[in-house]
Amino acid sequence: MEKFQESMYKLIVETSTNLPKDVRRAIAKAKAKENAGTRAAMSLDTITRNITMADDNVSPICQDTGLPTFKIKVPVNVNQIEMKKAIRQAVAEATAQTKLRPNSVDSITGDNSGDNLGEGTPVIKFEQWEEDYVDVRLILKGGGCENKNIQYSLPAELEGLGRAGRDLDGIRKCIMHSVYQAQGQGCSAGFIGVGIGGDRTSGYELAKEMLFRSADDVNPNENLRQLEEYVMENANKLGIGTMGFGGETTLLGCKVGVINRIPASFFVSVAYNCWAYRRLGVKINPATGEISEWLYQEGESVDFAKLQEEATAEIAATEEVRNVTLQAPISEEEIRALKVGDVVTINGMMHTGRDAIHKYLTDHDAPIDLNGQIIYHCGPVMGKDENDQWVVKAAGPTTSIREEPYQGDIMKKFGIRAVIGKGGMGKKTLQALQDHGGVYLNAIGGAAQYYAECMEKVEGVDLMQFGVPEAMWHINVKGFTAVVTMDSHGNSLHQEVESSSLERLAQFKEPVFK
Ligand SMILES: O=C(O)C[C@H](O)C(=O)O
Ligand code: SF4
Repeated sequence: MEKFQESMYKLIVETSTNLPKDVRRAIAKAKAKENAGTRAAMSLDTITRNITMADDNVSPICQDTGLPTFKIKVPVNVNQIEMKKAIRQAVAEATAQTKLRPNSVDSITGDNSGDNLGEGTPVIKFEQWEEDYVDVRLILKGGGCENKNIQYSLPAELEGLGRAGRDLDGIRKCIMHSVYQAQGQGCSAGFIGVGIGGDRTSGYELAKEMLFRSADDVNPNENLRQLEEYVMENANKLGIGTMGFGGETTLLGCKVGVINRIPASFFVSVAYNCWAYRRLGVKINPATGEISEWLYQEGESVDFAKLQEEATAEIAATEEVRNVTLQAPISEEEIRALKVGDVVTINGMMHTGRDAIHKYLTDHDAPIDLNGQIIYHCGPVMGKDENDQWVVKAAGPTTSIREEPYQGDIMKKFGIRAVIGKGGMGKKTLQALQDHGGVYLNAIGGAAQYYAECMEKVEGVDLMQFGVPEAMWHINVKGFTAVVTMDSHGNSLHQEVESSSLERLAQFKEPVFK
C-alpha cells in the first residue's frame, strides 16, 4: 500500500477541482432550459465558466471544502489504521497546497487547526467487503448546503402542504417541502439525497449515502423510482431557480433510499447538496495502493467552454439589464439610485467579513475605517506567491442570512454602504438598508474561481486570530459583478421568490400516492 497516500492526494485534488461528468450533464441540461438573458441563465453561465476555470487552474471549484468525508470498502486483511494515517496526511498536504481550505475549527475556542485535521475531521468510514479491491469515495459537501439539510418526523404539519402522514404521500410532501425551505441559500440548483426510516442518525446517514449514487441512475425500487421522478418534475415548478433568482431549474437530482424504522418513529431525512456537487471515487489495488480505476466516469462529458460561446452570443442579443459601476467609498446618493435587478460592477477595495467578524464588530472597533465601504461575506482560500505575498486562490460568497442578527446594526455603526453575499438577508437588514441607505448584492455562490480571478491584489489582512476563512482580508478587485437583490427602497427579490414559491408549493397539497 505504499502508493496509497499519493492516490488519496490525487483523489482529493480531483474531487475539489474537477466536477464529475454526471453532475456536469445535469447542469448542462438545466442551462438548456433557461431562457437567454434571464438572471437564471446568466448565473448558470457564471457557474459553468467557473467549472471550466477550476478545471484549467486545478483550483477549488468552491472555496468551501466542507467536511471531507471518505467512505471506504476494504477486503479483509487490509490495514485500516495505516489507511487512516495516509488519508490524514494527504488531507494536510492538499490543504498546504491550497487545494482545500483549512476548514477544521475547534467548536469551543474557534481555533482553526490550519490543516483540516482535528477531532472528528476528516470523516473516515470503513466497511469490509468480499471484493478483492479497495473502493474509496470522497465527498466535499459545503457548509451552506449542509445547513439546509432537514429532518421530518411524521406525522407533521407542513407549511403550504398541510398534513403529511406516515405513508408514501407524506414522504412526498416532506421532500417537496425540503426543496422549498432551502430556497437559494444552499446554492441552488441542488441535488438531494433522501433517507426514509431509521433513527435520526441512520436516517441522515442514508440520505448522505444517496449522494454517492450517480446522478442519472434509476432506482430499482419501483415506488421510489416513481417518487424520484415525481419530485424531479414538480420541484422544478417551484420557480426558485438558480441561486434563488427564479427560473426553470431548482433541483438537479433526487435520490431516495429506504431502511426499516421502529414503530414509534418515522423520519424522512434530506441531505441538500449545492450545484458544486464534489464527489468522486477510485478503485485501489490493495497490494500497491495505486488507483486502478476512477469512478463516476460513465457517459458523455460536457464541454462547457463550447456551450459558453453559444450562450454569450444569445445573451448579448436579449440582455436589457442596467449595469452600474461602483467604487468605494460609495455615497448614500449612489446607493439610493440602485434598484433590485441592477447588475453592479465593482472596482477598487472590498473587505471580507463573515461569522466571526460580524460578532466581533458588534462590540469592538473596526480595524480600518469602513465608512462608505463594501463588506464581502466570504471565507477565501489563500496562498502565498514566490515573494511571500498573499494571493486569493478561491473566493466565492458565503450564505449571508447567518449575519442577519448583526448586519443592520453594523452597517449603521460603521457607515458600510454595501454588503455582498449570497442567498439574501431578512427583514431586519432590509429595514436597515432603507433607513441607512445601503444595498445587498448577490454574488453567485460557488463561483470561487470566477471571483478569485478579479481579485487583483491583497492589500492586507486583520483579525487573523480567527483563521484564514474568518479573517478580514482587504482586497483590491477589478470587474467584480453581482446583482442587486435587496435595495434601499424596501424591495427584496428573496422575499418575492419566497412568497411566490410558497404559493406554488400549495398546488402540491392534494394526495398523489395513495
Ligand atoms: O463557507 C463558505 O465559504 C460558504 C458556505 O459553504 C456557504 O454556502 O455558506
Ligand atoms: S458556497 Fe455554495 S457552492 Fe460553495 S459549498 Fe457553500 S453551498 Fe456549496
